[in-house]
Amino acid sequence: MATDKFLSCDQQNISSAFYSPTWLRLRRNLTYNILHTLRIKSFACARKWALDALINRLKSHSSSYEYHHTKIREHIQHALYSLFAFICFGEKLEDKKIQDIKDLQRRLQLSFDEFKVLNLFPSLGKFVFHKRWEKLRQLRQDQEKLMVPLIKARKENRKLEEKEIVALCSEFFTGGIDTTSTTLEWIMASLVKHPHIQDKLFKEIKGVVSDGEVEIKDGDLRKMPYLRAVILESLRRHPPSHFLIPHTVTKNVVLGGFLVPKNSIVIFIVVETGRNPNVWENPMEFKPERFLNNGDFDISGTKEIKMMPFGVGKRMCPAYRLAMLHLKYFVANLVWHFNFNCFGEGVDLTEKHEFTAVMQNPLEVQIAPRLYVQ
Ligand code: HEM
Repeated sequence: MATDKFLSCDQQNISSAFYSPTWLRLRRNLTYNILHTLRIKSFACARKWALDALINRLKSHSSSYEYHHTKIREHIQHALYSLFAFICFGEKLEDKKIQDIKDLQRRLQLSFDEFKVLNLFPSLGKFVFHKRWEKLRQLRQDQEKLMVPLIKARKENRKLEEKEIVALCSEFFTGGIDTTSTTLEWIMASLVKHPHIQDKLFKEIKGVVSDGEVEIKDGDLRKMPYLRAVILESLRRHPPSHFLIPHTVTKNVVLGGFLVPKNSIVIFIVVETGRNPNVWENPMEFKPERFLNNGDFDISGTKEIKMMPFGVGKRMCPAYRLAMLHLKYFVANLVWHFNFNCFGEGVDLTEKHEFTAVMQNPLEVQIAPRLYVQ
């Protein structure tokens, strides 16, 4: 599919129920600006804080040299909520506050399907689907109650209205956490299912990092092509979003001989693109090596579109670089600190659709600390 077909599309998402098209355009620019600043600031200390919390939680499930088992989804999610709360509010929040934010965001995200209809006819939908509109409004009020005090504490440096900042924070929590934590769980599942790949990754890390190092930082991550290949292969094989946000065609487009009329809604199927046997050899096989012989694989789809876990074109995920950094950081540090093994009957790759496409049976692992780190 040619990229220009993407360029003639625009997105429709739940925020349209709240905001005018002008504000939505502004919000996109704001998100870009904030993400640009984030990349520059890098938030290394936020990442380290979240990683420490994750490692401590996992350590409590593994004593010195013995194996213990745990489901890792809960721990990964907690770490990512800690990281994003730090990014949004600029401080290390206590566990209870992080749990409150998580509970609220989960309630919101798991109700998204119910709210989609409001977006189809924004002004009429509020009356016709009054109860759903009230539920959505209540959730936003709960968000404001929880986040405004945190924002007030930081407000002196910012020029936006508090309610606008709540919307942006919500955008970050909603867009950034489930996608990243689900991807992390799938990556760890593949590393547990294929111990030789975990070993190869560990060897790569060991070749770059000195023994006894407690944290692998950005500079080192850039020297690990196999790590990047593992992450890309997981995003191809298990993209957390199976579909893009619905797009609207802004002009008549002929695609494969069919006319897609202006204003029709188009759903792009991400998962099929990455598993297309005409493009990928043995697509269901987990084989990071396919990304090693590929030069610097272009995930943004600028030159060609072979997969699109972050979307493609002008509406692609504005945070894909930040997301790749988070994924590399957590995977490398986890594998550096612990050996992850299969627990019970093996890794079940069945998918289930929640807000993202998660593992139907959460990954349960045996973990043991590696000897290289104290
Ligand atoms: C593995 C991690 C991630 C994946 C796979 C992912 C994937 C996506 C996809 C597929 C879209 C829709 C693109 C389209 O419809 O064309 C999207 C949009 C978006 N993502 Fe991400 N994302 C990830 C991480 C993040 C993070 C960390 C943030 C924020 C910090 C974020 C913020 C957003 C926002 C704000 C949008 C909506 C953009 C718009 O309205 O145009 N995402 N993402």
